[in-house]
Amino acid sequence: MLDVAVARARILEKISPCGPETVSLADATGRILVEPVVARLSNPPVSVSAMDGYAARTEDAIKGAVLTVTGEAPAGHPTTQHIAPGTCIRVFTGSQIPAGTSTIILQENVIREGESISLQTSSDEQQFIRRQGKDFQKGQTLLSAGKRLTARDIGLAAAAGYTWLSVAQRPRVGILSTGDELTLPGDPTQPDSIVNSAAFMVSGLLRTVGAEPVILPIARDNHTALASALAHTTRFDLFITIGGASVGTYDIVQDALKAHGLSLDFWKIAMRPGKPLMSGQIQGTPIIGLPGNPVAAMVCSVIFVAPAVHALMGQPVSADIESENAILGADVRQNDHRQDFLRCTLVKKPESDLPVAVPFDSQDSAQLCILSQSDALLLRAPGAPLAQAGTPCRIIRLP
Ligand SMILES: Nc1nc2c(c(=O)[nH]1)N[C@H]1C(S)=C(S)[C@@H](COP(=O)(O)OP(=O)(O)OC[C@H]3O[C@@H](n4cnc5c(N)ncnc54)[C@H](O)[C@@H]3O)O[C@H]1N2
Ligand code: MOO
Repeated sequence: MLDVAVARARILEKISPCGPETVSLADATGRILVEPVVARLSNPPVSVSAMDGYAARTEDAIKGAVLTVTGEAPAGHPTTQHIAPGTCIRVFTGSQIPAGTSTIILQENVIREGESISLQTSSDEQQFIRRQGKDFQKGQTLLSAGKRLTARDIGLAAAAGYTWLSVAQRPRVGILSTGDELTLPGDPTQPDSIVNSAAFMVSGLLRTVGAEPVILPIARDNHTALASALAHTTRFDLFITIGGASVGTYDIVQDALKAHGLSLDFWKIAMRPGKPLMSGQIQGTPIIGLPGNPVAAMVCSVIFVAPAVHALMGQPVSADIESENAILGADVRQNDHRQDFLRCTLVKKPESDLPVAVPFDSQDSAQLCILSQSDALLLRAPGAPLAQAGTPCRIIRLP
């Protein structure tokens, strides 16, 4: 059985990025930027007033002074007038400041009578002036390639003069569930029916990491059904099967994939849950065969499928699993030869910065309730000795 990091490396090394596409700003949130955003405009484009008030010369803006209002410059309607000594120009938040302005007098700090204002306080040099380019300058790199775009980034790109952005294509991922006992959520059930929870869970994870999942019709446990389902594999950037990966008489997915041209890279990993995971390619399309137990399918998706999607979007991914420090919240026994991913909750204790990871007593890979309640996977390396509560451990937070 293969080591987890070796298996990850072997999956990742076979993946080529899908390439870029151009999307409108409105569709770009959550996407991976492929080309940097370099400001095409400065922000603000010109120096503007930050308040409603009067543009003036600082030397005139003295408490007790009376200034003549010589004009008005609303936002979007700049004036060509200069500020002459003893005068001011009415401005508003966002107004381009008139030539000669060195301070903005706040509206609340004056008494206006007709075309003159008397100042109740003095104003400081440059007060309430937003200088041209204070936020960013034309030509400045604002967002780097590889960044996952937030709504805030979209606002920044819009202000910088962009309408379209070059982003990584969303990998299209086909999900084929197999099994005579499976039904779709909402379909009529037999007494022994199992609802296809795994496909929807894996699909949800795929969406979270930026892929476009396609849930295919369930394939029954026979070669004819599987053969017709597998006809679609190469339409996808990644093809996932769920179930039929183990050694039972009806676990025929691998045979069906081979009959369809699968070049098998590996089958079986030294991990729990997830042992029967399989990986290969059909005509260049990467195939990952997930175990049917839904918790195993999800854990394998977090460990192998999500990184594969990142790689398809051109993001750097390490073969080693990214984990973080935590404190063990219960004694755990010595591990055997398989890497364990124990479902656990994380508890915050006031005396420590690190979360305390408390594994569930039951680690059955069919228990969706426990999976749903879990915050993280507690890592136990192959052969790890007995570990006591209070000692350091490593965890992976669940998405
Ligand atoms: N003799 C052995 N038996 C098993 C072994 C083994 O090494 N020797 N491995 C066990 C492990 S580990 C796992 S995991 C499972 C995986 O088996 P398969 O991938 O062949 O999955 P199935 O047999 O098709 O199903 C297992 C289980 O999961 C349910 N299932 C399947 N698909 C779904 C789905 N889409 N949504 C929800 N539930 C699903 C299915 O009804 C079964 O109950 O094999 C062990 N056995
Ligand atoms: O992958 Mo299995 O879930 O180890 O039982």
